[in-house]
Amino acid sequence: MCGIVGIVGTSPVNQALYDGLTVLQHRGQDAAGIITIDNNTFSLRKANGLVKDVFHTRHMKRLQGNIGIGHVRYPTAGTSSSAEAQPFYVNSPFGIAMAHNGNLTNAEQLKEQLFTEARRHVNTTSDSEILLNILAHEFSKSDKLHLAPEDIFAAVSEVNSKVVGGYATMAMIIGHGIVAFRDPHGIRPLIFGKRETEKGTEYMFSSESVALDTDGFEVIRDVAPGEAIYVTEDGQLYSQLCADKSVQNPCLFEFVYFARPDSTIDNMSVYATRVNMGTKLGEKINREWADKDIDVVIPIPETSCDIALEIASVLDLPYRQGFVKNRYIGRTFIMPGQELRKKSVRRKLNAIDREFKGKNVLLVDDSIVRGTTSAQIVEMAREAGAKNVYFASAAPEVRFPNVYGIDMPSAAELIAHGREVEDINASIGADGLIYQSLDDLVAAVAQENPEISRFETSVFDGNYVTGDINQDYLNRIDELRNDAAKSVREQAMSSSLELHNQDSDSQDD
Ligand SMILES: O=P(O)(O)OC[C@H]1O[C@H](OP(=O)(O)OP(=O)(O)O)[C@H](O)[C@@H]1O
Ligand SMILES: NC(=O)CC[C@H](N)C(=O)O
Ligand SMILES: [Mg+2]
Repeated sequence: MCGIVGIVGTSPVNQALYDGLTVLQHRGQDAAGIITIDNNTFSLRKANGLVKDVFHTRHMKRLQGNIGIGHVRYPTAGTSSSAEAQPFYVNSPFGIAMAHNGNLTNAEQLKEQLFTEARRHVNTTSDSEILLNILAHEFSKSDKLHLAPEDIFAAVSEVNSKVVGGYATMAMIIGHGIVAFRDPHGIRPLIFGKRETEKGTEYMFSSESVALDTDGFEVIRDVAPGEAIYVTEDGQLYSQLCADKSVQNPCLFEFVYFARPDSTIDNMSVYATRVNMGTKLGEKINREWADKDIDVVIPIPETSCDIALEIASVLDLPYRQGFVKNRYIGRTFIMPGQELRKKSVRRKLNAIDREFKGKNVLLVDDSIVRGTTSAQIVEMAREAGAKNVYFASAAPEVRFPNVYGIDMPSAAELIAHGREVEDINASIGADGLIYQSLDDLVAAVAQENPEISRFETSVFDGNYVTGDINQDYLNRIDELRNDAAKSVREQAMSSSLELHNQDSDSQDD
């Protein structure tokens, strides 16, 4: 689930892009990049690592210009090689750079078409490089030296008619500006805002509103599904719906886990949806677990804290932060590879014994995906002296792969795949396990925006909103991207040279 930002400003944008990326870091910890335009020339810095490690003062000084885009990456296609860090760039037509959050489901066909129809070569295994080339090919169909807003929108419409999957993206075009667009189902989030300056209005796009807040931009609204917003280099804003059919099916998992609680997505406060999740789950616990003598509610930091606090209030029980989170360890779920994820849980969380000793504890998490966290946490609670360890998950059983930008390609790696609650409970070693129902989860989120009639819920129910996913497809991505296949590919990649700024680090350092 990557994070993207873009600014068309009236003064240098490097610092604001950097600050925006730091508050989107929770969406991608593997790589970061910023590209700006100054004097009709791109300046790019991208590398593997966290924002604070990728950009040093010398890089920031070189990222000059009043317009730029940035990206933090959590890979869902290709590899985690720094050659696949974003933004991507093509030199024709005009010079275009792109930052993309999401995942295309017809990337293979598009890559083939790019070669046969446009003689375009895609050098990496990233779907985002394909998306950029599809857009570039559409732009190149016009023989104009400068594209008008209607030409830009016509190209985005063509892209939307060819590309399938989840994408919230922005393209920055030399001599033009930034065009931001969102897939016709609005699966991935994208919002924009403005800031008034003495020299005129500045515009900013972001995956989440938190980056607009941090940079002092006032939210205008979310980009609508299938809509494109084009802001020219001199700050003129144009918008148009670029899809024949568009519906709003935002990803439910953004609210459960991905987004920050202080963001709003499609007019829904993420925090409010999490509190609602706590209310619903608390009520279910009251209904179904009257026999369990719970002493205390303990969250599994960090994402579940708001949910657990509300559960404690519904159950009228004390809420205690029994686990301390090491603030220097990132999110474990979006780390690459199961070994690293597993090791990181204990590095990240440590129990305070006195909150557990002799007590019946209710541990609350937002979700159980591979079961990496829950199995170890139950063990830690027991080691800390808990009498009985009960476990509640604010999301229902995660049973199906995700194909729209969450790296869960393999059903077999999901702890709930093909299993019922009792069985899952046994494998995490708890004395009782309760899941939120899907209806309750949907209601908890929809309560904040009743206009949304359907969410993207595939990881829970196997229904994929784009309608192009069948078992053959799922088998293929499983084969390509399961943990074992990924580690073989990563090793192969590490022995090959990259095309972009290979070794630039060692020269600069
Ligand atoms: O069942 P699993 O495969 O372990 O995945 C689910 C866990 O991973 C996430 O936490 P993470 O550490 O990524 O981030 P957080 O600090 O925001 O909770 C999520 O909040 C769950 O705790
Ligand atoms: N998480 C994402 O949005 C990933 C974007 C893109 N598919 C990549 O792998 O780089
Ligand atoms: Mg967590």
